[in-house]
Amino acid sequence: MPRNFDNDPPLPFPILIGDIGGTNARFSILVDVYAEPREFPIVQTAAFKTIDDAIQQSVLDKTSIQPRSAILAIAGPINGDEIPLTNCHWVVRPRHMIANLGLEDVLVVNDFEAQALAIASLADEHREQIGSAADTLLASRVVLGPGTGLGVAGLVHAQHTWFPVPGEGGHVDIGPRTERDFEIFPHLDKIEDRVSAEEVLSGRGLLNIYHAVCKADGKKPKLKTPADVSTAALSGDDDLAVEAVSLFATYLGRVAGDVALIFMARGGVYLSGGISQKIIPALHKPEFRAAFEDKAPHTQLMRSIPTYVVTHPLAALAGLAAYARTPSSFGLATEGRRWRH
Ligand SMILES: Nc1ncnc2c1ncn2[C@@H]1O[C@H](COP(=O)(O)OP(=O)(O)OP(=O)(O)O)[C@@H](O)[C@H]1O
Repeated sequence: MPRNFDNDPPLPFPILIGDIGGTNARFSILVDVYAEPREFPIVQTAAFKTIDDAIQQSVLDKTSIQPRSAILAIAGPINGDEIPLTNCHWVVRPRHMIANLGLEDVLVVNDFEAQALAIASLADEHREQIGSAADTLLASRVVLGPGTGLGVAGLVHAQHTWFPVPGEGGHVDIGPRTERDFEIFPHLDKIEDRVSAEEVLSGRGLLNIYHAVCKADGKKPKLKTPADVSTAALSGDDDLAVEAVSLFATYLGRVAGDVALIFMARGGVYLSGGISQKIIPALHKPEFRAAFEDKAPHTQLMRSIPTYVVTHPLAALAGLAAYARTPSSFGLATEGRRWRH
């Protein structure tokens, strides 16, 4: 039987749900356990001085529903009563929110924990399969999201319960493997002399690979942004961009395979973040799955693990809503991250 591991009472409805990124913040309200979440237009974090202003003006002023509690996913570590966000000037102050926004109960979680909650129950229409491995097992899963950075989380399935495991998996090392890698890697930008996964598997990472390919071939880089590189690659207009995206897919497969091995993620690997959805045709080419499966002595195991791109436009919100509805299905740790009136 599912059980509530820390004996916390569920958050009281209506529940305000928020996914706060570096650039955008997305909010919805879950009125009760059965209703579909009521969504609000996405807001730019730069347009509001504080998160409380954003919630007041873009949510509370637009509805007669007064949320009693809130669950917020943020990019950054959650320590203490003042939580600064990574890549954004907002500071989350749950005690202020309780005092100023009429809330009784505020829970703050990590953004990739929310992605992990989401992949527990994504419908087929909200995921695109890469490769053909069958989705037959209710077993642990992992999510990797290349975007501004590289977020990674596990979703361990045990005791009929999903346990999200956020971590800093985006900062693992990645090394050269093929002959071409050995030509490219010396030209990659490094962080303190090492190539971390995020240095290649993020927006700036894609640009990093593109520049390294140009340098390795003695060519002058013409493309300026990660979107320029993926667009030129998908249209086939620029050979250097085509190779950069092909290497991106290879490195993503390599790291995704490593994370799958660590978590024994027989239940599947999910790709989220701003970039995966934009390069789906490149992920369907052989490189991604080939690198993913290339894990001797576990090639057979890797062939059996399904891989997906998350296509849900608001996956983190959906994950938080799933938790808010049935917290007992999830072993979400709330110690030090929940504030009550
Ligand atoms: N078409 C594209 N191809 C490749 N990279 C892209 C494309 N569009 C955006 N990017 C890159 O994706 C990154 C942004 O990713 P993402 O949207 O996941 O960011 P985020 O910080 O999580 O966003 P948010 O603040 O909205 O939560 C940036 O580095 C951007 O340059």
